[in-house]
Amino acid sequence: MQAQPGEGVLQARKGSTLAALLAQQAPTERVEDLLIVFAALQTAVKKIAHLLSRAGIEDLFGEAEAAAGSADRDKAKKLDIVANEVMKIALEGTGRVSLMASEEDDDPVTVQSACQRSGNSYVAVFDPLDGSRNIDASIPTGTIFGLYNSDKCGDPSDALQPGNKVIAAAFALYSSATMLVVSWGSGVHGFTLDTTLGDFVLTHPNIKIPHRGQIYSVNDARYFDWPEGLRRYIDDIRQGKGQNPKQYSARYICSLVADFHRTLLYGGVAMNPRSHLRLIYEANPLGFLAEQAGGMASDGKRRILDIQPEKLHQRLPLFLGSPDDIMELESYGDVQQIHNPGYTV
Ligand SMILES: O=P(O)(O)OC[C@H]1O[C@](O)(COP(=O)(O)O)[C@@H](O)[C@@H]1O
Repeated sequence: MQAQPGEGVLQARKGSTLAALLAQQAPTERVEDLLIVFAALQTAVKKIAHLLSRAGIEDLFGEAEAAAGSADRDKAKKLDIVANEVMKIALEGTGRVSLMASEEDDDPVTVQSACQRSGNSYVAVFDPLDGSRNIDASIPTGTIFGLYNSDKCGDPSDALQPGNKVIAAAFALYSSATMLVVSWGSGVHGFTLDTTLGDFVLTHPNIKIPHRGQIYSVNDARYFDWPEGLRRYIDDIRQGKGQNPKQYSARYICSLVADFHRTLLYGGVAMNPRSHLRLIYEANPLGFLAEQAGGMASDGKRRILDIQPEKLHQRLPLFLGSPDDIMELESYGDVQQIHNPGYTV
């Protein structure tokens, strides 16, 4: 019988370090590699958390000087650029990551040195700073990270793997506490940065999303641009006329990581129905984590992890959450917002 996510995690004791849990749970053939990659990720997250906490003091708020943006990418903030460098320096230094695909780079970056050594190499995909429009108001932001085996060491097409090939994923949440929520295929575990120790300690072992929640998370100023099915769904759950006879509450931080983290813990559904969020480095890592926690990730019609990416910065509608809520939402049929005028706020 195949192991289920979260099985074999009896040793996941609160207070453990990330390295200790990873060493117990990760597949033997890649435990050493994962230890090195996750050590680098932890260092990068600590640096980004530190930079965020000093952004107002160090003049790191606002847009980057040459913030060009493109049809595929939004205009970058100063901290988007800095966080991207922090991530790339950390991952390059592992010697294990041969390809890095980031929201902040037009193309994937090849690391030749990782291809020259013998042994496994990996593709890292990441959004270094998600929710960056919130930075200047000190509202929670996050980092999203996914890891794949590399089949074609350093070849940019290696970044176009479907989410069902993810071998590990994580997000960092920069909020009242800095958290790192991870999965290497043995369930989902949440670590909190203990600033007195400078280390991430296990505070949320084996996170399971509730089967159903009572919270929906969406930018509902867009209500009049939504399709009929999505309007009906939201109208129903607001009034307690959905499958759950309770009235739902709304929460929307407008930081995908923060909205997803709350949904993991409390249940319900976090969504962006327009084609805005990115498949490769946002939807796939979070979709992997959602499923590892017993939840679902959908574009409104299909399982996110089964979508074959066609280009690096591909966007899509995204619905993440409790299985009963996502299945109910999908049953309304017409939930993807096709009309997307490109909102400036
Ligand atoms: O404008 P919308 O449709 O509410 O989208 C907001 C979403 O965009 C994001 O800010 C992602 O965009 P960035 O990756 O460019 O920061 C999410 O964090 C948030 O959930």
